[in-house]
Amino acid sequence: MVRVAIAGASGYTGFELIRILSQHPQAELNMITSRGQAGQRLDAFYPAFRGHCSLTFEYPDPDKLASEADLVFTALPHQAAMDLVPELLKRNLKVVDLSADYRFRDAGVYESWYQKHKTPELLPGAIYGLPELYREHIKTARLVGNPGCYPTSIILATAPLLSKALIDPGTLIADSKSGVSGAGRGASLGVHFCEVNEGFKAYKVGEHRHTPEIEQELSFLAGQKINITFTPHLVPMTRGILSTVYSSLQDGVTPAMVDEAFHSFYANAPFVRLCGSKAFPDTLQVRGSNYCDLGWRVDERTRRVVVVSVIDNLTRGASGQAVCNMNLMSGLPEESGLDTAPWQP
Ligand SMILES: NC(=O)C1=CN([C@@H]2O[C@H](COP(=O)(O)OP(=O)(O)OC[C@H]3O[C@@H](n4cnc5c(N)ncnc54)[C@H](OP(=O)(O)O)[C@@H]3O)[C@@H](O)[C@H]2O)C=CC1
Ligand SMILES: CC(=O)N[C@@H](CCC(=O)OP(=O)(O)O)C(=O)O
Repeated sequence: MVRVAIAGASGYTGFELIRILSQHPQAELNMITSRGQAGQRLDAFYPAFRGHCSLTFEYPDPDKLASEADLVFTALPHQAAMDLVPELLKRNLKVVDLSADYRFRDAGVYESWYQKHKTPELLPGAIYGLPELYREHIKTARLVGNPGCYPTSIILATAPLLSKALIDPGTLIADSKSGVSGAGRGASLGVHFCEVNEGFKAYKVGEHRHTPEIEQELSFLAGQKINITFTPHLVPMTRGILSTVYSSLQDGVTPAMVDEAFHSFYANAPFVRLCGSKAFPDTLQVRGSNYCDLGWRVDERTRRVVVVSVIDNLTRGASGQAVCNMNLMSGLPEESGLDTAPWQP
């Protein structure tokens, strides 16, 4: 059994971690933290857990976390994570951090989009937690920077095309739509029911902080610096992300070559399901699961390939992927605790 704890368990990704871990056959969830809810029983705060988890929220004390767990999920906002993560590593704990604080190889890039990094010396040892790209590195990692939700959907849609050099990397455009839970549980005007219901809007156009994260990984795959046009949208649904990714094909690339690239790249990826070149996935078909479903089409008229990628932002885009990383870091099967069918409808 892997002994685990969650710091920041009262938020949405914390809830999703508890949901998955309380049914995981090889994980023992021993401690959950929240500053605001310390002393409160989980099943009083989230009645959904009645009969499933009898833990009480505690204050995020690193010594207590070290006595209760071998691995800690930090489901905290950016900046708060980099205060706690170094304390956990000093106490010999493994960490899967759900914030952006340990996703970047270059502290300068992080600092130009977020804020000053307090522990840049930890970045070279942190592994970007996308199993389809870094499975072997994750297995020996002590610190994993769990990917952002939009980057997960976009990188998985693009990786086969870039790794086989089938597209012109300068032509990438990603148009993404997210459910409102992507903004977390903290109330703000932008996610107020009346501001979101029955509407559909683009936001942070040309300036979303997931842009450099996507570019970091796509540049690594392509072996050259890539810039992408990324436009996020907010849609009035609770969970899910759908990304449509466009790029121009290199001369001579055929639809069969595109099909082959997807099938060979994901031949051993249990959480990527290929819908093929004529079927396009829906966010409902991955809801509550760790799957990323992909559909694509070559448009011969424009010589572009269009890829549609869907994930559940709270599961594959955050907590499911984090548990997958825990499995790999702990020598467990990648699918352990995650091999459940989605919830559709
Ligand atoms: N929502 C999503 O779809 C995704 C979220 N993420 C990332 O995961 C992390 C958690 O997100 P989410 O669960 O949505 O966020 P929430 O706002 O829903 O929850 C945040 C949690 O962190 C705790 N917290 C807040 N501020 C601090 C602080 N300064 N120090 C310590 N604890 C703090 C909160 O409890 P308390 O204040 O009581 O301590 C709460 O438990 C974030 O970094 C987010 O960017 C990544 C991918 C997708
Ligand atoms: C709908 C919505 O607001 N989504 C969030 C997604 C960010 C997120 O949760 O990811 P990080 O961990 O990288 O911050 C946003 O656009 O900021």
